[in-house]
Amino acid sequence: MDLKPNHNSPVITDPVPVKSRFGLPSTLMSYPPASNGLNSPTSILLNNMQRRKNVPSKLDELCTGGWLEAMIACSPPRKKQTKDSDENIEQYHKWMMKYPSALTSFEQITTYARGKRIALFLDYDGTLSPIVDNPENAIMSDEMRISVKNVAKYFPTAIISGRSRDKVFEFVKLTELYYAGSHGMDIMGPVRNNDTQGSHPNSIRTTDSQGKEVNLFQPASEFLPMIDEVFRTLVEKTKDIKGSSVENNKFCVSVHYRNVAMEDYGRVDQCVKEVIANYPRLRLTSGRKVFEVRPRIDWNKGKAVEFLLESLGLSDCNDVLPIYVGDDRTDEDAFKVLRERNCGYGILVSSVPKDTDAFYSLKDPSEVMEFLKSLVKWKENCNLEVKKIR
Ligand SMILES: O=P(O)(O)OC[C@H]1O[C@H](O[C@H]2O[C@H](CO)[C@@H](O)[C@H](O)[C@H]2O)[C@H](O)[C@@H](O)[C@@H]1O
Repeated sequence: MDLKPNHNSPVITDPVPVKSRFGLPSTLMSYPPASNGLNSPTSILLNNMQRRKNVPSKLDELCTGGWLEAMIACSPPRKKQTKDSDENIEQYHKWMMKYPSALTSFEQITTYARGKRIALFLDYDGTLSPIVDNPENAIMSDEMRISVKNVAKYFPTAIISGRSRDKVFEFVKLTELYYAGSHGMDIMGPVRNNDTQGSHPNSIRTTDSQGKEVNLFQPASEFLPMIDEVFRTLVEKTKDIKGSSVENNKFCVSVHYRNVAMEDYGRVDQCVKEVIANYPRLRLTSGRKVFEVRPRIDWNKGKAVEFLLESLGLSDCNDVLPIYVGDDRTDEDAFKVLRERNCGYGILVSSVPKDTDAFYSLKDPSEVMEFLKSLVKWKENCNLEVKKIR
């Protein structure tokens, strides 16, 4: 199901603030004042922000211009990695002091969550499934699926992915979740009785595969033909670069170089730049050994989190604790939104030090699974306590 391109779409040019362009409720854009609580998201964040300045970020380099250099720097030769491993471990432990494990800080998190509803936002690749060479093989384990299913019984849960919404649903296969594909540019969320979003040009009410009424929000619908064209051009242009692959994520295109020899990185870089030069309405971002070509609109995973919180009736920070778990640069938009709202926790999945706006960290998808299981256990204990009191 797609929205028809809307040529009067308000989401094409960047300068106009999203609030006025979308006509979304003002709560979407308002940020509550900072709390004075010692363990509040803000106090932890302020500490983190002061400390994080020391952590160099290869990904930041990508954004400031040195694309090719950063591609190479992100791929150190194996020999060097081994030699540096003790040093790397030490650096990681130092970094962990700034971004503590969400597992060892679990009590702190749940103390803050008491009396609030947790809303869970989960990235897919590198968070629910381990990073693998072939994107088609990024399968989620059954144990992880059961963990996500269980957590969704207690907390509203959404998957927010760079993949197309259909693709990520194919991997996750859980109908009880909400899904936002294409970095949040394709959201299938709930319909609220009193909402006006269903009548927005970028949003329609429809039914999902189960026949349930849902709200489909596609702020970049008019870019579909352009994205298709760019996808085909990139496939053609990169066809001779061994190991490269191009993935159509519906409202964005991924150009993968994970399996490309380092000496060919420059060719990938050049192809992508040449193609995108013809499309001023598209922009380039980067992920884990991937370039992402996307519409130049003011929309990202952070906006998608706000949109979903609003749609779910969960935008009141006094009652709700959003938790976002992700591993990639595009997840930083969501971490940032939680920081700016002074509401909720970002959890970065990483086994190496990274510059981040998250509060906590988890090493890899297996720790993510452990965290989800802990949330379920905690909630069940809370429910038992409530029963005993009654
Ligand atoms: O937002 P996400 O769900 O994390 O999606 C981001 C990109 O993830 C996928 O690529 C990454 O994972 C692949 C499989 O492990 C890996 O081969 C690749 O190197 C990673 O960049 C996906 O294929 C992309 O389309 C997404 O944009």
